[in-house]
Amino acid sequence: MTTVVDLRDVTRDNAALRRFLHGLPGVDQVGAEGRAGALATRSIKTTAKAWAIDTAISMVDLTTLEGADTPGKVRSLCAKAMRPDPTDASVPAVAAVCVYPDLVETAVHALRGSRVGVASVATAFPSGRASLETKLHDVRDAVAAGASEIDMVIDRGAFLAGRYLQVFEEIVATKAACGTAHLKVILETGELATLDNTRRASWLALLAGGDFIKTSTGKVAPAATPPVALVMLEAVRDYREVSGELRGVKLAGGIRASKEAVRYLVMVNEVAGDDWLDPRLFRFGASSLLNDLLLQRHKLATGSYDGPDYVTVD
Ligand SMILES: O=C[C@H](O)COP(=O)(O)O
Repeated sequence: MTTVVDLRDVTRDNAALRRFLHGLPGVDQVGAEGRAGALATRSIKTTAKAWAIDTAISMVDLTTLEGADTPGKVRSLCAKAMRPDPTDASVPAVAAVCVYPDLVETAVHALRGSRVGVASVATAFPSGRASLETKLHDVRDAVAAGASEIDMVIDRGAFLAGRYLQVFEEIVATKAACGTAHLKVILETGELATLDNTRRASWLALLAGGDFIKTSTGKVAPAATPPVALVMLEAVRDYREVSGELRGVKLAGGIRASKEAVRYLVMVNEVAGDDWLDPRLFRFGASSLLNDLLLQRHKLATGSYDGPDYVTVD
């Protein structure tokens, strides 16, 4: 996509925004699935695999988003985030821990002195069904407790009804409420029905100032899928082309195996480019992926799997 557009102009009202979003090139569903499938068959050398596993570890937002979460569970998650393998100091720390707003303070305290960020879901996660005031209050609470990253959800009802300006303005307001915290905008692609909508929602979130676009809450299936990842990576690549700005992508929900993570890194490199092979621009939101990355890392180093208690079970 090479068209140069005045990005301020396209957000002046709902009609202009609609014209812009519906004027984006349509996604060829079969083509996207084919390209994603072809990228998944790439093989990589053992040395590249070792690098990819460590890079993937450094990109994990280690997540717990359960009603039953406790401060104790979050503290042990934070210990694991800083030192994923207590027996091996060469394993990198993860990028961030991701929790509900009421557990941000616990995480901030547990991670003090480390470089691991604290991400908080907010804006009436996961449904986003609340007034804007309630959503912004949620964000301000999390930021006041010390969150360095906010993972908001878009109003999918408004988006699907074509009220794009409303979604845009909510993201703008949320970004303002974040202050210096980074904003990840969850599109919940499993509810957007088509890849065309994923492309439109990606652009909408980027135009509104989201630092990252994120696939899913992890509460809706399907969550992150290769075709969705492809479309979102194309969006940040193309957005850079027209704006000169680098924005990130976070794939979240259902990513559990190292093999999947490594395939996604190949896709990141091929589609967006190697600037995105960096935790500042690419993340995996996952509750159990880290365990498999540790298992595969150990296998690669020793040639064998350890016993079942090699990785901790959360
Ligand atoms: O944002 C992260 C997701 O909620 C985690 O989903 P997961 O439990 O399927 O890994």
